[in-house]
Amino acid sequence: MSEVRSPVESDIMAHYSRAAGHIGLIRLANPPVNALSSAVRHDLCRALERASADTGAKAIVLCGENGLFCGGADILEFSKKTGGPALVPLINAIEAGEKPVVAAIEGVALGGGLEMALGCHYRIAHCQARLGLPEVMLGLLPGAGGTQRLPRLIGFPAALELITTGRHVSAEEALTLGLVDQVTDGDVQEAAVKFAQRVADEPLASRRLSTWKPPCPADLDTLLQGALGRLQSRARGALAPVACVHALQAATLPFAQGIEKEQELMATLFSSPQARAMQYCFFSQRIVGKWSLAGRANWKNTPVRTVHRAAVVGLGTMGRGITVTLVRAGIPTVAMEMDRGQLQAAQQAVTAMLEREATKQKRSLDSYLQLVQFTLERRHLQDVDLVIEAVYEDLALKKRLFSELCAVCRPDAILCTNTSGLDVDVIAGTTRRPEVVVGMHFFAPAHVMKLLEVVRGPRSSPVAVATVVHLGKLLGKVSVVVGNSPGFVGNRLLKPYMEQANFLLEEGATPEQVDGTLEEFGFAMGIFRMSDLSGLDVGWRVRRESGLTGPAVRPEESPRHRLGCRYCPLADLLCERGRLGQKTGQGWYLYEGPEGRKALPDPWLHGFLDEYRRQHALKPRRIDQQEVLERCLYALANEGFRVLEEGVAAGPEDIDTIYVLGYGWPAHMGGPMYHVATVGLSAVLTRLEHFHRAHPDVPQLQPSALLRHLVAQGSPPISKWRELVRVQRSQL
Ligand SMILES: CC/C=C\C/C=C/C(=O)SCCNC(=O)CCNC(=O)[C@H](O)C(C)(C)COP(=O)(O)OP(=O)(O)OC[C@H]1O[C@@H](n2cnc3c(N)ncnc32)[C@H](O)[C@@H]1OP(=O)(O)O
Repeated sequence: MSEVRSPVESDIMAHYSRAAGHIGLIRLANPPVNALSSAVRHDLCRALERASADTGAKAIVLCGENGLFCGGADILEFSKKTGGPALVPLINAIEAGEKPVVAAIEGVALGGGLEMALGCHYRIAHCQARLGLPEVMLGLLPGAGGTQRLPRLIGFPAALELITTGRHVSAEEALTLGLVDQVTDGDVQEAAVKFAQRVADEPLASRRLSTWKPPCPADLDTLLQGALGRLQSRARGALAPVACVHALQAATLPFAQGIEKEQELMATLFSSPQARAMQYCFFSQRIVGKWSLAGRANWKNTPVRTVHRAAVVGLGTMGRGITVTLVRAGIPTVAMEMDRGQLQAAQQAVTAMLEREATKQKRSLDSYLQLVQFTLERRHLQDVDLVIEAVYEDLALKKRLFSELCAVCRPDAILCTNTSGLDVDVIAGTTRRPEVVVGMHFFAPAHVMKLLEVVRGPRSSPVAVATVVHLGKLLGKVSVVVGNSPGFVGNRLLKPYMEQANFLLEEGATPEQVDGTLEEFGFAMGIFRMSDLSGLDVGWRVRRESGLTGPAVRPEESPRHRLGCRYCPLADLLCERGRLGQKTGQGWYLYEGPEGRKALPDPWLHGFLDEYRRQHALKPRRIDQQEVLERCLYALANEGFRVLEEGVAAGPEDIDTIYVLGYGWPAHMGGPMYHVATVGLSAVLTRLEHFHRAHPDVPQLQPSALLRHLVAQGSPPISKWRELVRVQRSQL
């Protein structure tokens, strides 16, 4: 493309130049994602003025530098007072201009970026581009006209789905939806310039979305009410999705009135604590990617090995999900089992999962199946770059397997274990190459959940860690590097949380009451419903192995105490009765038969709790919601401080990311560490002291040294904790 570029200063963030054929070209230049900062908006206004005044330009192409159109408003500026022209009038001005503007979209057009493209008269996308309005993920709504222009362009049902989920769509889907006018696999700017030349003399009036009559389907109210109901039960207490629906409802009004409503709703969200929490989550998920280890190695200076071929060993539920995740990312995968029957069952299940994936991605099933080799034979592991072990959670079995893997795999192959809490270093110790062993803790269902705990054993090499983190990114996961502590970070913090919930039952609460309170707080699922879903036998096995229950318990030990600390045997008693949760149709709740999903209050369980309390002379008392929340959540966060103190996690952002992405902590509440920071560390310390006085035999309620230290330091903001804990010992 020949281009006459006017001289520009290097710090200008929206350049104006002229492309061939009387086309003006505006390029956004604000790396890394061309976010619409106040400086960009300022320069964009100037560039638009130049373009409309340029008599040699009949039409304008708007594009971004560095292969990316625009990642939206500058999120970093949300917490600052900034000037510059506002986005809504700027987009209105683009739309109202006399010359056609064509958005040339490559990379991404997200949030304000897509809203700006909706203000343009035409949109052309590169076939690899992704488009979306993800503001809801930041506790906001598309407040630059997006809630008003999008339904006018693609209709209410599609706009509702895109805006309330924040989902990105591919260029192909965008074309089908009518969101873009053309998709190209060539140079998008060249295609846009040619397109602009073609439409330069076309009338513009019909291309201004704000002038389109709002589409008003007959069943709109039902559609919106249905969405509200679903959103309120899915993201309890979250304001943004509800505000998105209300803003969309206003798209039935004349455009100016709709925009007014959108701005009003946006203003409320913009200053809300929920938006701050969700933006904290956004940045936390980026901070955790910048890992560093106890030596000098870090995310920037450590080389990564390419994983050309991977293997999954053990094809139970987790192994199958991991296989699908690898194949979906285009990585040839050996899927290995030890037992022929298991292998056949796994092959069927994985094929069915890939079939669903192929339908969703509009790809052929074969394109996936040709990437996976199902086998019983160890020799097929000889040429893989990385193995993920996903066998039963049994240390002896894993140890045996790793010593075999070490013998059969290439010396440089990275050996990962998907253990959810066993000692990675003990497993590594069975190999001759402990440096290549890393924990790769996926969360169920592995092909859905975005979290990956990358466990660095004391002997894992930086290259092995870097390779696993990088692989996690390729798999679409957010990797959090954690130290090798029992239960790592996620499951370690779960223990005091569960214990408090169990103690509350002893003291008079019911599972429904505890879960109801947690769900009202925003958890997708209360702790008892979650335990029923995962299976009560998982924790039972761990407790038996660690001698907390079962034959190893000394006869003189009281049923409600272990090693001088309070212990609640309720979950063990349910397991002994075969009540293992959803899979057996009974657990903390009653289900409509085995595998039934709806948790119903169980009169038997209530009677069982009464009887248990009588037996142990426990006088039930009325427990209010605040106590449920404080005991469960502060005990969890208190363990979080211990994890930081011990250097098992690098910062509060790591813990919060793990809880939001892996344990259903509501993103609009930021995460456990963010929550206690918001409540106030001093208040949390006082409550923990109070609870510990009332329950001196519960060490988890004893405030951690780090919490005390932070309070003594005047409770610094959460953004400073990382620096403060870095000076302590790191296990990373
Ligand atoms: C006043 C409001 C008026 C109107 C409403 C409009 C609201 C909005 O537009 S809100 C913003 C909506 N946009 C988004 O939510 C997009 C967020 N970004 C992403 O999803 C991704 O970053 C990406 C897909 C754009 C790129 O992904 P990837 O290549 O994996 O890179 P990273 O995610 O690691 O990001 C790199 C780097 O860029 C920073 N960054 C990304 N987006 C923004 C942004 N919109 N504003 C400011 N900074 C952004 C990100 O934090 C990374 O920074 P570091 O390298 O320092 O970590």
